[in-house]
Amino acid sequence: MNNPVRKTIATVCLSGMLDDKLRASAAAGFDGVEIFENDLVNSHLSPEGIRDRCADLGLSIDMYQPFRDFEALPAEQHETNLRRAERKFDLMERLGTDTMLVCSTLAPQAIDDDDLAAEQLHALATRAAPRGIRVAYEALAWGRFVNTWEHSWRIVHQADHPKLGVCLDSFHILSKDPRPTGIATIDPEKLFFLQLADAPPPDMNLLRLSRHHRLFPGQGSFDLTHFVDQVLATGYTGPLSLEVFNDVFRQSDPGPAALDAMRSLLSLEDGVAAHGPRGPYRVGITEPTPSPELSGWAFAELDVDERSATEITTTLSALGFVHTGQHRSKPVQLWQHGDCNVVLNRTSEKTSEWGTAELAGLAVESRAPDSSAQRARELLAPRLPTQHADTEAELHTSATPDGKRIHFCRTEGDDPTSWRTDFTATGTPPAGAPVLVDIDHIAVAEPFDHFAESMLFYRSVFDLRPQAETEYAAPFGLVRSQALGNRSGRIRIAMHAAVLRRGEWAPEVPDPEHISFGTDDIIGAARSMRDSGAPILRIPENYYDDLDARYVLDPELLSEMRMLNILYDRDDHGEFFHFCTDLLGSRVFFEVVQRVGDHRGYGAANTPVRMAAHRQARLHRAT
Ligand SMILES: O=C(O)c1ccc(O)c(O)c1
Ligand SMILES: [Mg+2]
Repeated sequence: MNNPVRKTIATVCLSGMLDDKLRASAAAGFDGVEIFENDLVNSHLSPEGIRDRCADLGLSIDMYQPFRDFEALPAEQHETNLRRAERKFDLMERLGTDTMLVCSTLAPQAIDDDDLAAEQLHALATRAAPRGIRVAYEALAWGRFVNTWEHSWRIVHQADHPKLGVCLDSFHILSKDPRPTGIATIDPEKLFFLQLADAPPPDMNLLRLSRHHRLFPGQGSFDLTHFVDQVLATGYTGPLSLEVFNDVFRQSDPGPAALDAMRSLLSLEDGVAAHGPRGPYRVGITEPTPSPELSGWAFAELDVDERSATEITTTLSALGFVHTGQHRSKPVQLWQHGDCNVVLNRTSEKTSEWGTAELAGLAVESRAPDSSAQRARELLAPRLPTQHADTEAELHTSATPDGKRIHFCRTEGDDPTSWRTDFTATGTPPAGAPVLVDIDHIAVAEPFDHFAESMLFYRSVFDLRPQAETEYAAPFGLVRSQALGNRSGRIRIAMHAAVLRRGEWAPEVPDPEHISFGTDDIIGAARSMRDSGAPILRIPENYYDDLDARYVLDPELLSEMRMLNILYDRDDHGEFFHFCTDLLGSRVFFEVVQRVGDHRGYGAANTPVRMAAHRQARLHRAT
């Protein structure tokens, strides 16, 4: 069995003082760190102190970085550079680290001369060698002359010194070429270090993208699975090291940020194991428990207070739901319509102006709930203690990064471990075909700072694939939306968050979240629900005039949609019809949707009008 691949993180990824970063890295389970120069310079700990601190925490120091503007400079500048390097080698000896990162030059005096670059790097490696230090040369995507990994490789090859190799950084490589070839043929003896970062699509200036918007693997647009497979296929045995410069992470509590980082590496290894290996690798990669097939939503759980409970149960009744169960030991109700299950939980003590109503739990059907829960734990989902009486089902419950409960269930008629057995029957669903079929999707709002983290969490724990990402201009700022779904399409999550941190002008209420129920007859559903008194959200006339301009719709259908407040979207795969309830309590609403054909969207194009309508309804009610 090969040794497991080491996982390391650059201190620049995390917020705080050096000690905060080291503690967070160790607590998240990293094996080592890259020490970023500024973190050391700013620290009151001596290099020996840092070395001891890392040793106490069980962290190795895998690299010191970055050493800049070294190669291809005029002779007198080269002498000064060698002196500067010697001082850094002294420091590295005190730190106890053996690898120095040199990034390709940006110096204005530098000369476009590969022979000179190779010669000077050879001189540097010659000085490093007696101290047992290696030099890893990295091509920055915006390097003055050397800005591709192939170019850095040619120079290293030409310099031909055993203590000189390359550092590959996925950002610099994949931001220029999404599927680089040739990496798998690199001599692993010369591949000294591997830095990993993801990023949004590289359609802006690369320096700016790199310094502000890098992401942890799995949070952006790069195919890091393929990339890491290529690198490991060379026989590389060094660490997988995260180097992520990100404005949000730099301000975030380093504890959770380091866990997010570790989850990204575990999930990346999972992907490599599942899609590769084209190996053979010379290191072992972690393989989390595979995700059992998730066959749908078991239920959605809302935390409610007395006030919102009344509003929500009235609405559920009008949507054709029946209160079918009462929990045996807790103030928890089950409401059902077709295969849609909504659980209302009155145990929370939160209060708010409009009455508390929060999407607090997502319950998924798993073929093997204990394997799903095991996978969630391996991917560092915090486990929530569940309080249940001895006779009640033990739910396999984890938590999302923002504290929602996740339950893995296996609901089968007479399964004694089913969550349903915890409810005593209080009613039966009406006979006949239900209007609502199942939960189509659940839409979660993420705080701006946690979008990437939550997206990776859902993606990895539920083994979902990212779908469309869109941005739209809503009344109180731009909103980004990202949908995720599993292979069968039975589990769909639509996430949304502000594109920028919200200003003070925006309403205080956080963005609402919703549960979306699927129907095969949107018109019939809207009509019967309206007639039962459901609080259907009123959509402005202007919207329908605009729809009429954008699409050639059957006039009769359009007029029904107008009358019933049904929203509409369309793509190459089919159509999407939906209507919403008013906001219920502080921040949730229900939605009913019909997909026609193979439409895969979520009505994102209509979100601004929906948000404005919700705002309007609130203003109207407040007066
Ligand atoms: O942006 C930079 O300066 C920088 C420094 C060191 C790196 O390893 C890197 O990828 C970028
Ligand atoms: Mg780098």
